[in-house]
Amino acid sequence: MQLFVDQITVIDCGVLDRLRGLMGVSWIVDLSLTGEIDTHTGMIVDFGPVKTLVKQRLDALVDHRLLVPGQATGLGRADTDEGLSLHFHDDAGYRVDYLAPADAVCVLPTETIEPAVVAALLEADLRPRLPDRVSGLSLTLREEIIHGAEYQYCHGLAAHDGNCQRLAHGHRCRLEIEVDGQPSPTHAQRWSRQWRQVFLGSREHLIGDASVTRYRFGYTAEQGRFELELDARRCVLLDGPSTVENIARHIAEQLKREQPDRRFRVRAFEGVNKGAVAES
Ligand SMILES: Nc1nc2c(c(=O)[nH]1)N=C([C@H](O)[C@H](O)COP(=O)(O)OP(=O)(O)OP(=O)(O)O)CN2
Repeated sequence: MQLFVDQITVIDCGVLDRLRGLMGVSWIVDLSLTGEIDTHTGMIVDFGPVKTLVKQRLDALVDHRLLVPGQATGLGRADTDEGLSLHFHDDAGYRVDYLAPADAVCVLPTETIEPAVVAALLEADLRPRLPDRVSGLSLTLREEIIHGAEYQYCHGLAAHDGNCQRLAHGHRCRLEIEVDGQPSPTHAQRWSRQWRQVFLGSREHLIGDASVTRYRFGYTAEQGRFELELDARRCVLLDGPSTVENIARHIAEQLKREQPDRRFRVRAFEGVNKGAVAES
């Protein structure tokens, strides 16, 4: 007999990817369990505690972390007094440098980070924690199907009191834009192309002598010191924290500057099924 829980949670994290460098992803997680029915309760296991356990472990192990391919040739890493220091060269020649508390990173013993590899890691962690009645467990990590425009980014919210303060976590999101009350896929697709895979940094977190070609962002948050340096062409600078409210507002204001006579409504998502609306 099988039990399933579709979309038990969403993993929002950063990934160091050979082809795309620093990448933000949102993976929807589906759970499937096998086991025998208990004749007394009529259940294999109660959904409630299983959902709590799975979400807790996924949050602890991978959610809002930067997932790092530990066997990638382009990777260098060192433990320092301030945390884990990473250097990553992707195949296009771009370099990312990241300093963060060890808990903000998850290094996997692989050359690339694939959803199936992450699922296998999580399954191995969860199996011994489940009641004996459960004989099998499987997780599927999948991307949301987005028919229209989407954008993908990494960021960190220094003032967030949870794991969103981690500077290199990310999301993959829908984007909807209306112009004068009508959906405009053309406008949305333009932003989608511009923000295919970007780092959204707050101007106030730029540190050091930022050259024109590389930006370095840094702050000390509740969990420790975070610093990220990457190619300026892969960054967008925002005024204020890179919350989804400010992202929607940034897009709406930029559109208004370009076409002052038109009315815009921007519906920006942060990961799956949540976001903000800004009008200009
Ligand atoms: N009003 C806002 N609240 C939060 C924002 C935001 O932009 N505006 N952003 C964040 C973080 O960036 C975070 O990455 C959001 O991820 P989320 O999965 O929602 O956070 P949780 O893990 O706490 O939620 P779960 O339901 O447990 O997945 C936070 N808040």
